Amino acid sequence: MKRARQESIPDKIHRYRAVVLAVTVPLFLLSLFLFLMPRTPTTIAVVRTKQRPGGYAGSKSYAVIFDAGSSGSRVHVYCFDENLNLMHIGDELELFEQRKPGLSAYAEDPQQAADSLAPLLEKAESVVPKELRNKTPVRVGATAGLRNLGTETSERILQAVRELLQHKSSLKFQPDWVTVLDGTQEGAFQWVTINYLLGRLGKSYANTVGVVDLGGGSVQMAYAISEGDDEKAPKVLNGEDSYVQKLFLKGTQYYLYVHSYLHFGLLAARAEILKVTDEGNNCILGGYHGSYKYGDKTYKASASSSGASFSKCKDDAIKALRNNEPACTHMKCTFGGIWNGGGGDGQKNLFVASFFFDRAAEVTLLHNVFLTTQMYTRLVLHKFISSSRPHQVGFIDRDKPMSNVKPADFEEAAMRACQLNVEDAKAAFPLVQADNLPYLCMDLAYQYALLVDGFAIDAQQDITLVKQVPYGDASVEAAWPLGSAIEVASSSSS
Ligand SMILES: O=c1[nH]cnc2c1ncn2[C@@H]1O[C@H](COP(=O)(O)OP(=O)(O)O)[C@@H](O)[C@H]1O
Ligand SMILES: [Ca+2]
Repeated sequence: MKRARQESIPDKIHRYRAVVLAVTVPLFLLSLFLFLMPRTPTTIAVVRTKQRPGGYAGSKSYAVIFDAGSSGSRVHVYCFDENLNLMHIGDELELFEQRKPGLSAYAEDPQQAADSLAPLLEKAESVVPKELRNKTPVRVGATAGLRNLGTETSERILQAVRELLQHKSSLKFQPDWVTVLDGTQEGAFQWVTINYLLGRLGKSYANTVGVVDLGGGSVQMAYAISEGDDEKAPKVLNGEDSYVQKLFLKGTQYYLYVHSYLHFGLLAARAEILKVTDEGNNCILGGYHGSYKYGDKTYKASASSSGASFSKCKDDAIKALRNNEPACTHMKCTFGGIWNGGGGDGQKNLFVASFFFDRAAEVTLLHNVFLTTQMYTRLVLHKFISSSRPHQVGFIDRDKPMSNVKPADFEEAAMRACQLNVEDAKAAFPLVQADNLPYLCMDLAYQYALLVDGFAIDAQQDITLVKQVPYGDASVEAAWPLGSAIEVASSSSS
């Protein structure tokens, strides 16, 4: 039997070049025209809005929320339609700006603290239409940084911020809108943000997702539980945050388990780990001898002569978590004597944010962009290159705002980072900031220990690392301020 000669693709293209040209040239011209056409953002339908009969008349409301975090200050501006769907601000669905350091870095100078927010305020105001500015509320929520400073110092800073908003802003403002958020509010807002963006609000608690938010100073866990489980919640003493919040959202009553662990954010936990170890720390990368400053304290941070060791560092992290003390007086605890909420369907899918995402992204590199041959060889040697994602080193998809991972990925990354001395780590991880490098083994080992030994999440369970959540035709930051804005917008529209 005679076989027809296989024609190669270039040959085919050559033979049919007239047809190819006839099809592609008009297509190219059409796309060029569409690309150059001016965009009119307000006409882009917000995907989740159901068009009402008679069409959408459209009234917009804006909210400006400052997140005064322990490691930086950020401002978010959102615009809602009357159904509480997000509308465009330019091409995006929010304005987001940030700067470092956070307010708590100016403990001695409240005025300077307030002034650090001025450029963010100016930017935020500029995107709110002039005629809506005096109807647009501005709120400031401070988190772990100010919680740590104590009431007197943090109150002085908040007062300076109130004066800034009173005198230098045209937005709607009340003094009690500038506060230190309690950890429970922060965790609940984060849960609302993620579930709102995923379109889960209004569904049964079992169809919502749980959230973990690892900040610099504190870490929050929040997930919805059943009404029956709410009744099992341990009673808390006066002055303590209760474990379960009742939230009524989109016609549904939720019982939200929330706990915020102060001192267990990533940067605070470094201090906790350094406190439980003596000379020669097991977590500091080889060759580094320095000190670590957190709050107003300085800790010795010096590598042991044999460098870091993942297994010893993990043990130190577990010690810092104080797994067994104070004693667990409830049915089941996470760590530090805190009730674990009982688990259940609302915790099946976990969206894990902030420093979990950041560190994972920093240890992930695209080969072709960053690696010299020498670095590539070194990384192959240390088995950094995974066969499941051959185009990159590390365990997330850097070009996506969300990635499915397992806690074990943090263990694997930690094991590799811990083997390196500071110099090698600098070459291997150009995305890690110089002042974070000595702590890379510690951070990754702590993140693993927190998930697996602290929260008792199976090392092989799928979890979602999240920076932003796709919503409509854009992505929105996975951070608590949206939850706060939703509360503001829904109370002003009712
Ligand atoms: O809008 C955001 N989108 C994504 N990540 C954020 C956002 N705001 C803060 N983060 C993350 O939170 C972490 C910093 O925590 P933060 O300074 O808020 O500490 P705190 O919550 O303990 O006060 C960083 O990993 C930072 O990337
Ligand atoms: Ca935060």
